[in-house]
Amino acid sequence: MSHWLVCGAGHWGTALAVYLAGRAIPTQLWGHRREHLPGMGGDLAPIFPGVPLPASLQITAELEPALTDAEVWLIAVPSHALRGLLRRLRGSMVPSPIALVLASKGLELDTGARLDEVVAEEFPGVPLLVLSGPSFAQDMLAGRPLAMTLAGRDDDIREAIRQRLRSAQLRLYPSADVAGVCLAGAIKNVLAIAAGICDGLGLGESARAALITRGLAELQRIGTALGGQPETFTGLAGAGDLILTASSNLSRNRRLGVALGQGLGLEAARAQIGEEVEGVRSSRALYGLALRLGVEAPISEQVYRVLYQGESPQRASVALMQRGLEGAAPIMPHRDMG
Ligand SMILES: NC(=O)c1ccc[n+]([C@@H]2O[C@H](COP(=O)([O-])OP(=O)(O)OC[C@H]3O[C@@H](n4cnc5c(N)ncnc54)[C@H](O)[C@@H]3O)[C@@H](O)[C@H]2O)c1
Ligand SMILES: O=P(O)(O)OC[C@H](O)CO
Repeated sequence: MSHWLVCGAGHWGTALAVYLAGRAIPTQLWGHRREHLPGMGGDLAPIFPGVPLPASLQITAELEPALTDAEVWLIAVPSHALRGLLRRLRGSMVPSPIALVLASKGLELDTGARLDEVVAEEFPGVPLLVLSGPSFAQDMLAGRPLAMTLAGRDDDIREAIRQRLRSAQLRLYPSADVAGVCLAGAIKNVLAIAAGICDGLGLGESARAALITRGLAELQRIGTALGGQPETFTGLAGAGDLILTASSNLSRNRRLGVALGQGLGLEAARAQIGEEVEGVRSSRALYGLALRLGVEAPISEQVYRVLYQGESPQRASVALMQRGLEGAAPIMPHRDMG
């Protein structure tokens, strides 16, 4: 019998696999390190200790057997592991899936490529869908309501997968803007680090609201320059995910920023969180892209300087407050306003 294969047994992959299994979709979850796999002791420890392992969910560290009869691949590995995983999947010589659903967020560090571009390079012709939007693994696992975007260029395949995935818990809005949805998920992580720094410095809730609003303008500016549609950045995958990540302490990106604002160094802050913080790598790639395109990206630039150039969070905040207004474009300018 065919099944869905979830690749990446961290928090997100595990939550997605539990969700799929709960929807009566035959599901296997693959993780690359046997010793880190959830579900080996009857519950989902070490990822979600105390949460029972669903009887119908198979968890494995063996990729090749899990690929046999896998009709959909759902990818939830960290962005830095994506290309390597895709090459491994390609090398396995199994038939291509009906669809590859990308649930990771980030940019490829060395190339600055969007993750959909990485998939297209490694698997040209495989129908790609991107699942993104405000969604903590913990909320999905707890059965709380989520609304997300499912992007894909093939209407029929996107609708077929949307029907399989949607439920009373998960509302899925279709989009054709694959590039924009990928970019939004990557850029919002960098902006969430900025919001965390702002709170770590104790600058107050008014400052955080201003940062999120200007962050949204920056997200839209960079995102459209890189090929996304403006409306994507004000939707769930853009504004929705930015608001969640910049304001909730469940966000690893935001928590890293808080730790930096409170005076911790980057490596100490990363170690304190102990999970993937995608915005750290994406910040480097994003800064390079913004420079190359000549796009005004003041918040992303200050995050980059704090992470990689030893800039102090205090000085970064002063720099944002005192910069000129030349590049400060409004959000979604009305056509008549020019
Ligand atoms: N956690 C969430 O709520 C959430 C929600 C939406 C999207 N995401 C995205 O999902 C992706 C994964 O995040 P996460 O929360 O699961 O991170 P995590 O830190 O919980 O887990 C990362 C997992 O990736 C595995 N891994 C590392 N290198 C690997 C490799 N080379 N091959 C295979 N697996 C490898 C690790 O063993 C670990 O299990 C990120 O891009 C993140 O932005 C996370
Ligand atoms: O914990 P974060 O900061 O990686 O955010 C998780 C998700 O991307 C939220 O939608």
